[in-house]
Amino acid sequence: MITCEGLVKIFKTDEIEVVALQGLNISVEAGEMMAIIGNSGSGKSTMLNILGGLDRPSAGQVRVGEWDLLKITDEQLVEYKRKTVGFIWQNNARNLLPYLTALENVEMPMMLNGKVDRAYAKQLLDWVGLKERMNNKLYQLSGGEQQRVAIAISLSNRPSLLLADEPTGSVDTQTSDLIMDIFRRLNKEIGITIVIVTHDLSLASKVDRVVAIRDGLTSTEFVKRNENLDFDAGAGAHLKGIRAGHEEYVVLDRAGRLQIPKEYLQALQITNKASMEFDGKTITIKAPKQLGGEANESI
Ligand SMILES: Nc1ncnc2c1ncn2[C@@H]1O[C@H](COP(=O)(O)OP(=O)(O)OP(=O)(O)O)[C@@H](O)[C@H]1O
Repeated sequence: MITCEGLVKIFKTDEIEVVALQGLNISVEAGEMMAIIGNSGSGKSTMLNILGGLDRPSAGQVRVGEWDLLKITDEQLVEYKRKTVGFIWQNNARNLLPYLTALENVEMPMMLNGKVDRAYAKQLLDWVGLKERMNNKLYQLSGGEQQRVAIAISLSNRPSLLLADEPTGSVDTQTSDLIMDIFRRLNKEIGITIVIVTHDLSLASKVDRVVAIRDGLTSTEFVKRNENLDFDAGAGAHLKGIRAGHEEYVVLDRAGRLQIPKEYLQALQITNKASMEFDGKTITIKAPKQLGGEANESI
């Protein structure tokens, strides 16, 4: 469904150039529900905005289904956004219309596209658990309920890909769980591909695969080991939480390049060079041999 190869995004302002994505590689299968994690500034939102057609890539390859997002024309981009992707942000509620009902809010994008399907709008509100509240005005709903209306809206044009940027960022844990359960249900029932960007590691247990981004590059991938395993990484928990339930892999690009975590490099005082050995089974990366002495620590 999604293939990014060597994806680069450079933001240029008068004084500075920021390389937000430095050649990112990522692929997502159709029907997958996965998360992208990374620290603030690692390039998560930039990537999602490119996939959502809200921003243009600078270089590299990025394909979503039949679309090549590097070559797509402005007109095609409008069609892509309308037909292929649904987008959810952290604070969607502010884009909703408070004096319309939940149902009218879901029907609004359908109306803009020239075809209102009331039965489907109702079905969507049922899927997000708001069947009983569909005739309430938006302002009569709680923040979490409004976020669920936003999920229904994002699906109103039957997209095949749902992109969610910190969808649980401003709700409590219970609502966060509910939203993740809704995503899972939608993923199973309508087969929609879901990509969630988050820095909340506790969401990792709810998805099939987690890809970690570091400094605009894909660094590590975690694939769920056991479908039924659930854990709560909790506030402040580190990758240890994900490791408990997922198999961890380092990601290589086509040319065989990999990103070594900064902390490993620092621990061995490796800066711009390392020595690498292969004994037929294991690849060992070591600090470069010092003149007159031998480094004996390895990664
Ligand atoms: N429009 C822009 N102009 C200039 N620089 C930008 C722009 N958008 C993002 N950046 C820069 O690109 C880098 C990646 O930003 P991005 O928002 O993708 O990170 P993120 O991982 O989503 O972070 P957060 O979790 O804080 O949202 C950052 O250094 C950011 O300052």
